[in-house]
Amino acid sequence: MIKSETSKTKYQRKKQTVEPKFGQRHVRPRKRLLSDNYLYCDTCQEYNTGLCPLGCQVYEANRRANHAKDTVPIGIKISTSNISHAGLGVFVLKNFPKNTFFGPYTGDRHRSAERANQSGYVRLKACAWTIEDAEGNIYNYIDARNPIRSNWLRYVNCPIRKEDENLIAVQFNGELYYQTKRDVKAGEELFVYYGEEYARELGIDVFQHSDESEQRTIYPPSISFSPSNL
Ligand SMILES: C[S@@+](CC[C@H](N)C(=O)[O-])C[C@H]1O[C@@H](n2cnc3c(N)ncnc32)[C@H](O)[C@@H]1O
Repeated sequence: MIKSETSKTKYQRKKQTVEPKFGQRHVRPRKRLLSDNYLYCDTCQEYNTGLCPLGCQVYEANRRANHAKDTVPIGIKISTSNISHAGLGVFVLKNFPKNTFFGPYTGDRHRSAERANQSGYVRLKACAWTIEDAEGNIYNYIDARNPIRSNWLRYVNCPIRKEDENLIAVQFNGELYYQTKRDVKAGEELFVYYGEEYARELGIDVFQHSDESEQRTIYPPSISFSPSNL
């Protein structure tokens, strides 16, 4: 899950230098902001310094618990994935509307790739996400290998079909959240795309991901899983 230099360069090129003022109305941009202090509401087409004040977005907090499996919010369970050989996955027991935010994704925070690598994350093929600064430099790796120091989001798998993708990863205020990109119906498994490199590693056909979701990921857009390049 740690981002490759190539993808970073690609997205750095796309960045925009304008930062919206609170409450300022924007057409959804194709380019990026230089800040992760804002969340975009695609209903109002507006940036806010938190959830949309008009109630278009919902937040489902992690439950406090001593093990990742027990941190699921009400209406969510961890069970064997629908994808064979993928291990555990996350299922919803009730409907969740589009624009529900889950998280933040927790784990051990490492400042360097070397340190993240030492943690054994790569060897175990578990998942970490990168957190970036405004220049697109990675300043943290969130390593969810240890289930005592991480939470249920570590069990979300990567979709094998585009239509199954129902979450996107969004960085906000230095934390990572999973946001529903559409209404999710009771019984569905949750899936977030890990990024091209990791998807290839898992042997998943890389589908055309995300014009839409990248635009809805405020900044940085290109957080991706890539355990192999640490
Ligand atoms: C973030 S963890 C997801 C939780 C994991 N399924 C578990 O039981 O702990 C990522 C790992 O799940 C598995 N996985 C996720 N998506 C997969 C997929 N589409 N196909 C096969 N394995 C997958 C891989 O082993 C991957 O390294």
